[in-house]
Amino acid sequence: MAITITKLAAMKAAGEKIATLTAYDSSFAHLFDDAGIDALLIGDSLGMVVQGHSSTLPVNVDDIAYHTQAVARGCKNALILADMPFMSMPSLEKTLLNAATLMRAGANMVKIEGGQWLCETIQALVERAVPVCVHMGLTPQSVHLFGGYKVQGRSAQQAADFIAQAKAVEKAGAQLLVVECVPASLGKALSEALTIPVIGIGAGAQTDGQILVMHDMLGITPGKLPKFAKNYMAQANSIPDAIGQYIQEVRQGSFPSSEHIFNE
Ligand SMILES: Nc1nc(=O)c2c([nH]1)NC[C@@H]1CN(c3ccc(C(=O)N[C@@H](CCC(=O)O)C(=O)O)cc3)CN21
Ligand SMILES: CC(C)C(=O)C(=O)O
Ligand SMILES: [Mg+2]
Repeated sequence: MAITITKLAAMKAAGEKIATLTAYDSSFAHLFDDAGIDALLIGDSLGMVVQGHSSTLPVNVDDIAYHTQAVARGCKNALILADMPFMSMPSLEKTLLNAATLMRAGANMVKIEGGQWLCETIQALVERAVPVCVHMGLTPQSVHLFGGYKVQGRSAQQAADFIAQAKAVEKAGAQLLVVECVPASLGKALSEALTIPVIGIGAGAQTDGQILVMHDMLGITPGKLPKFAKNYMAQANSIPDAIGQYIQEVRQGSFPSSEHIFNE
């Protein structure tokens, strides 16, 4: 049965972990979907793992729309999320038109990087029937502002600030939160503070679900993997086997284990 945002909220309420991955093409989307993945994200990480850039900044809306169409064709059940890429929200009007492009390409929800400042945007999107996921913590489009891909929310003050901002975006109408590269304690606190599901990547084991970049999970990312990623091909003898193990470990709560977690 097709997975909806209502189903993800019910999974959180029932204490069932949500297993998600990125996907960029139809063949992998089909494999992930068959394995029972809950949601697939057409991430702007495609700029790095598909296009070969060293950041996500070169990705544009048409790139995400193209890959969203491909993923949607391969996918029967998973909820499809599409990233709004760098500078796709320069004004409210352009934000709405860009979100419409991604929804028409097959997305069920758009993901936007930021915090409290997004509240007006979230409200405008939701009023026009575009479901919104907010991405907080290490937001890769801000890599030049942060001075690198660094763990965020390490101080008590930053952690409290993230929680306040997350509550504000939930109140504005966001229905899902992705939190990236924060101490495990903050991932847990965010999941407890919010009613909407919180999907973590490098945010510890106590979020409502997990996401990984598919290339990291399959061990085909060039160079060093981020600390939070796990290569499931190291213990599998086929790609479907690796996908199945990832989903099973997320559902059981055994991924991420301590070596894939940041502490304060
Ligand atoms: N292959 C891939 N995987 C990802 O998870 C990913 C992308 N690409 N591209 C877009 C962003 C960039 N991301 C990244 C990239 C590097 C680190 C990283 O190296 N982090 C350090 C933490 C350093 C610290 O302790 O502050 C690490 O050791 O993992 C984290 C997130 C996450 N996203
Ligand atoms: C890493 C995930 C959350 C993402 O935003 C992406 O793949 O672009
Ligand atoms: Mg992204």
